[in-house]
Amino acid sequence: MKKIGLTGVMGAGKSSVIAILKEKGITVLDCDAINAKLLEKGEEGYLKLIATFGNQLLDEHEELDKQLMSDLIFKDPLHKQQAEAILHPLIKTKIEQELLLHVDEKIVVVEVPLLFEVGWEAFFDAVWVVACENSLLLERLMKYRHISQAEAKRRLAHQMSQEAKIAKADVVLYNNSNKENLERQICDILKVIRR
Ligand SMILES: CC(C)(COP(=O)(O)OP(=O)(O)OC[C@H]1O[C@@H](n2cnc3c(N)ncnc32)[C@H](O)[C@@H]1O)[C@@H](O)C(=O)NCCC(=O)NCCS
Ligand SMILES: Nc1ncnc2c1ncn2[C@@H]1O[C@H](COP(=O)(O)OP(=O)(O)OP(=O)(O)O)[C@@H](O)[C@H]1O
Repeated sequence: MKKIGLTGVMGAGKSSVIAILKEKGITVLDCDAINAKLLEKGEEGYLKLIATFGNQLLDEHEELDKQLMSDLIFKDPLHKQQAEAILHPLIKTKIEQELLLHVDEKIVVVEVPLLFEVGWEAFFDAVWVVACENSLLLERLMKYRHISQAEAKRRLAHQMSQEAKIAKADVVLYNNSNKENLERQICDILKVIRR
């Protein structure tokens, strides 16, 4: 099994690449989804976060409030570091467990939005970066995510730049055109891997 790490900044097109990979029958694991599961009431991530940060992150149903957690971690670098130190090892263990279920498959792709930021390069056989022109990225974030340009820039500032990610990539998928163009690039790289 070849383990491919798929990354790229918010809005670059990871979901679009994943949709194409899934159409081709390739298994894709999703770190944000794994994290979301860990944050559910009573789960390991939830319990550890509450032990560190107390009840300030909970809503009236004692569920973890994502907005409160975003405010906590994105406004204070120390809190971000503490939350990541709790969640990242848990996410990695879950990925390792899920990968074991797919060892017979030729390729498994793992979507890790913060792959370089958390230093998971060595875990993968190759890292693919999805990228698009910065002006197009802001346009898409404003249009489809309904956030202002200032908010998009603020969120992107918490991630490594596209230029830095491209420099570290084994493969770059450029999402500056349409789905057909992206699919062609994916087919080309899959051909090389399957050879
Ligand atoms: C902040 C939280 C509660 C927001 O949850 P929400 O459901 O609104 O968003 P979701 O988890 O789908 O993340 C959306 C995007 O936010 C960005 N993001 C998430 N966590 C971080 C982080 N620690 N640093 C920078 N960007 C981040 C990523 O681009 C991610 O794809 C959640 O993302 C979280 O618990 N983050 C900390 C864990 C983490 O680092 N996850 C990323 C694993 S690679
Ligand atoms: N080639 C394209 N042409 C037009 N719109 C696109 C294209 N690729 C992606 N988009 C749109 O841009 C937005 C961001 O794309 P996508 O959701 O694939 O990014 P992402 O990297 O998964 O983002 P996130 O990390 O925030 O989940 C989506 O609303 C998507 O429909």
